[in-house]
Amino acid sequence: MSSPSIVPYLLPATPIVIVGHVDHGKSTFIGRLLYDTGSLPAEKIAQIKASSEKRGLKIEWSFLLDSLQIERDQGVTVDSTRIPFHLKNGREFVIVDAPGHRQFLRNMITGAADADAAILVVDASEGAKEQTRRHAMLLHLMGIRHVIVLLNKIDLLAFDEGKIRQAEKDIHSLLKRMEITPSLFVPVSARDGDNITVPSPNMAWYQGPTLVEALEKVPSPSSQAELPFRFPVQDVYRFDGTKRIVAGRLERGRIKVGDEVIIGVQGAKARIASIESWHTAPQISAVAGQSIAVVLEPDVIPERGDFLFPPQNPPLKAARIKSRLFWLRQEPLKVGESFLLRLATAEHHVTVASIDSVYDLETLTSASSTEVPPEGVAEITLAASENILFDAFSPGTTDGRGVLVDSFQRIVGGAPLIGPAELQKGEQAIHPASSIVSPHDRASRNGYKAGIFWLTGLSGSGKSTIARATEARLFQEGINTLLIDGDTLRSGLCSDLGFSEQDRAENIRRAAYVARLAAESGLVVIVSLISPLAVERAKAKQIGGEFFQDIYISTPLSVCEQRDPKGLYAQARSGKLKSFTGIDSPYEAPTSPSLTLSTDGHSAEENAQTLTDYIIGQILTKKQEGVG
Ligand SMILES: Nc1ncnc2c1ncn2[C@@H]1O[C@H](COP(=O)(O)OS(=O)(=O)O)[C@@H](OP(=O)(O)O)[C@H]1O
Ligand SMILES: Nc1ncnc2c1ncn2[C@@H]1O[C@H](COP(=O)(O)OP(=O)(O)O)[C@@H](O)[C@H]1O
Repeated sequence: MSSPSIVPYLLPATPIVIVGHVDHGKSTFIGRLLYDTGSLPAEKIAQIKASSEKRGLKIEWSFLLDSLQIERDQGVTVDSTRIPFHLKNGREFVIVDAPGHRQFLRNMITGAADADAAILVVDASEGAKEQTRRHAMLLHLMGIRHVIVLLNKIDLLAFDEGKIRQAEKDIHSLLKRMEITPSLFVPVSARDGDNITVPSPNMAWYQGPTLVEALEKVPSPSSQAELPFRFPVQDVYRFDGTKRIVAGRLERGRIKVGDEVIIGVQGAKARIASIESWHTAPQISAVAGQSIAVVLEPDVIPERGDFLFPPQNPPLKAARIKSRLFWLRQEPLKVGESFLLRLATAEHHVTVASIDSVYDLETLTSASSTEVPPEGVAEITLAASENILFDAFSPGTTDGRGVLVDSFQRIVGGAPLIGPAELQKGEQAIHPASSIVSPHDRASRNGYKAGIFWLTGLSGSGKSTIARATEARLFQEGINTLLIDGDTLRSGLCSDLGFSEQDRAENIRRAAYVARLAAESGLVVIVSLISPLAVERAKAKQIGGEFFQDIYISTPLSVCEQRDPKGLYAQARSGKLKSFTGIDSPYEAPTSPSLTLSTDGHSAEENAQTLTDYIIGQILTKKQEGVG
């Protein structure tokens, strides 16, 4: 009988990111490298030679990437952004090509690149350009530790030592500002092959490594097998009607039968009773990278998203987490927005508690800001309603590789987790728990999208009359609504407030938050508040976010005063009522509202019908656009 053996750990290929400013020779370099390392099939080489000749060119290596792209478009190759090659010594690499800024971010975020090494291609005759800086900064922010600078096109500098050394010095000082210390500089001519696999015959003065020798020095991916084990639970099955099987991929380390494990945040203890396999005999051990199924003893019940780890090496545990953010959404990110944080097999509800700093990829500086711009990079603090188990992000591993997902299941950003966030002095420990039911779920079931329709206008302009009549019509259409009226609000939630500028601002703020909560629970909210100042309405709009629309009830002051339904204008004119809007307190009409309703010359019924039609158009149009 053969004794059970320890499963060997096979080192994966080393992923290496290749970036560079447009026209600095990245594609030519990749083609040349694959050719010189013997990684191209003969027919591919013939194809490139033929298309080069056809255009009267010597040999144009950049055609290789074009042809891979075409094959990818046709579904022939799997992915032109991941190209395998190997060195003569057998060492394997995977090139992660990052054609543009957005693709670069996507590749890094979605885990296509679990790289810890990069080649930065710079045209030695041009020096660093805009994308050189941006890419270098992104490499730094991703934490990539091993950067080789490829000084390309040295033939254009006539292989001159002085000029090449100067180019190297310039790049060095640029990278130093980003705290990047390049591992090596290699001067090459990618087109002609100088210093790619063989030393250049044109520069006797150069004693440094060729590019291939530089690649040999790139550290192998850290051995995940030697780290404490991490086993995120993917699924739990019942087997034989009795045994419960916990399945998943062992992300790091080794486990063996008999090992003690801790399960999830609650910390229940168990032992590995067996390691099952579907097609082979049960194993006694498993190693990082394997998909396995284990039986626990006692039969505790973990859930998908739980995490198994050794008692002596637990992961970090925090409900507030500092994270770097690579933001992909086309709209800016603001504090208070909620997302799902996807982390291995787990999903946690998180809210952006603060935006701590935003990087400027042009000036290579960071500054505090209230929002993260589209495709920006920032440091943020995420707050969850429960503790999250995680390991701090480390490039080249799956540790801490968080991804933010919005309520429509779209990936909106990569969020490598840095560590627990300390509460700042004076900061409140708030961990908002957003609903599990998404706006999308509600819209699908209701058949319409929620919204906030904010009516602003002078006292007596007709806000309440129109709002009430509109609500009645929407109700008839089967639409659930909430009416928030100034007078009503002021008799309860806001009974502590008067009509000073400060009190009105507070009144509007409260109304906006109540409206937001109601809209988030799927209601169509009609707010009727004088809300006289543009600045306060802008704040309400920010609180209401995508739900918010402002509707101007336009009635001349003289008409309102003539109507004077509550006799308030008369009292204001006689001086009995102070700070009355339009008399001795300002009203700023909105300059570009979503809709204006003119009441002078239109009946209240007509206005209510116009508003009803508008609202229905908005909430149903949005549905047809793919919300519902
Ligand atoms: N000084 C003064 N100025 C304006 N309005 C006054 C004032 N005193 C009492 N009222 C009554 O309060 C209603 C307006 O409250 P709002 O909450 O809509 O006002 S605000 O948005 O906070 O400015 C307003 O209701 P509407 O007439 O429906 O607008 C009045 O009934
Ligand atoms: N087209 C109209 N739209 C709304 N109200 C109108 C219109 N024409 C006349 N009115 C009258 O104007 C008054 C408006 O009062 P109200 O709705 O309480 O205004 P607000 O809430 O803006 O203070 C009511 O008496 C209403 O009957």
